[in-house]
Amino acid sequence: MKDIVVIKCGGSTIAELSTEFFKSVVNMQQSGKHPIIVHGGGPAINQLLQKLDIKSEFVDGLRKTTEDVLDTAEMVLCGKVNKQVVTSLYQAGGQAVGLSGCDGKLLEVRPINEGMLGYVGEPISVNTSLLTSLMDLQMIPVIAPIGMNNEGVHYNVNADSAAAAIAKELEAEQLVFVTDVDGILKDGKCLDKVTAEEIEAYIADGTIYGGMIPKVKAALLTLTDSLQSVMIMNGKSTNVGKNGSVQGTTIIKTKMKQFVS
Ligand SMILES: Nc1ncnc2c1ncn2[C@@H]1O[C@H](COP(=O)(O)OP(=O)(O)O)[C@@H](O)[C@H]1O
Ligand SMILES: CC(=O)N[C@@H](CCC(=O)OP(=O)(O)O)C(=O)O
Repeated sequence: MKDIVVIKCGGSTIAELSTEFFKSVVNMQQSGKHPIIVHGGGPAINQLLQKLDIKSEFVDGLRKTTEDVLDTAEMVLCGKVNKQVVTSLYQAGGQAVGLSGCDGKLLEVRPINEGMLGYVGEPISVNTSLLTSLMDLQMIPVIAPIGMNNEGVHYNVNADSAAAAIAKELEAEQLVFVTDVDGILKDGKCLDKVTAEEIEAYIADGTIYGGMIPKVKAALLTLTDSLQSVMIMNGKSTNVGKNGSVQGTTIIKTKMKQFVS
């Protein structure tokens, strides 16, 4: 849908997001757009896992999730981080509703590879009417990336893939990944634009690794006719959603051909 802007706030930056950042989301809504926030919380999950002495490891940016890890992730994402984001939007003058992917069957998921990753799910459907109803009420949906299968089993979902699925199903106008780096870096420089082909090469040669992998993979899955580019930007920037003035990396399907008349 035109005017929907899905903003994924990474756990890497969420504790440092400024009041101005949240005000820019509220201003975006007041100017007639419909922002939706999907948040992560990897570092906060790590902290509690450490306190509880529960081990976890990552495979290509995805956390192997045992039952204990799932319980911890759900407590942190749905209990703590989600309500912090709702509160920050309230303090910035907005009205927000916090949900996880289990509420109203917002995110139906299936396991990616139960043997290798345990309770890690990938989205297969999104309850878009729940989100549009909230937006019609001028509420900003704030979504924690825990999903459920059709039998009610909960799964840990990478927040980048949750944001991408939501943007795709809603045919959003923009998808923005807010993280702790300026964009995709190569040899220390932030790339202005990258194509799908370049991304494949950068993953293969190790330029893109770790937590950037789920982000770029999610971005590529989302690129459609309605959503022609995906932005990766730094949470230190305070002007999310203002086209043209935001610094970061734009991911596009393929480089525009130059036509000569
Ligand atoms: N080419 C790259 N450019 C920038 N960051 C990269 C790149 N490859 C890997 N990364 C890593 O990806 C991280 C961002 O992903 P992640 O830590 O999962 O953040 P978030 O919590 O915001 O999703 C960066 O901090 C950086 O360490
Ligand atoms: C399956 C999986 O990896 N889930 C993530 C969910 C949180 C997340 O994605 O947080 P970031 O945005 O900070 O990366 C995790 O457990 O860390």
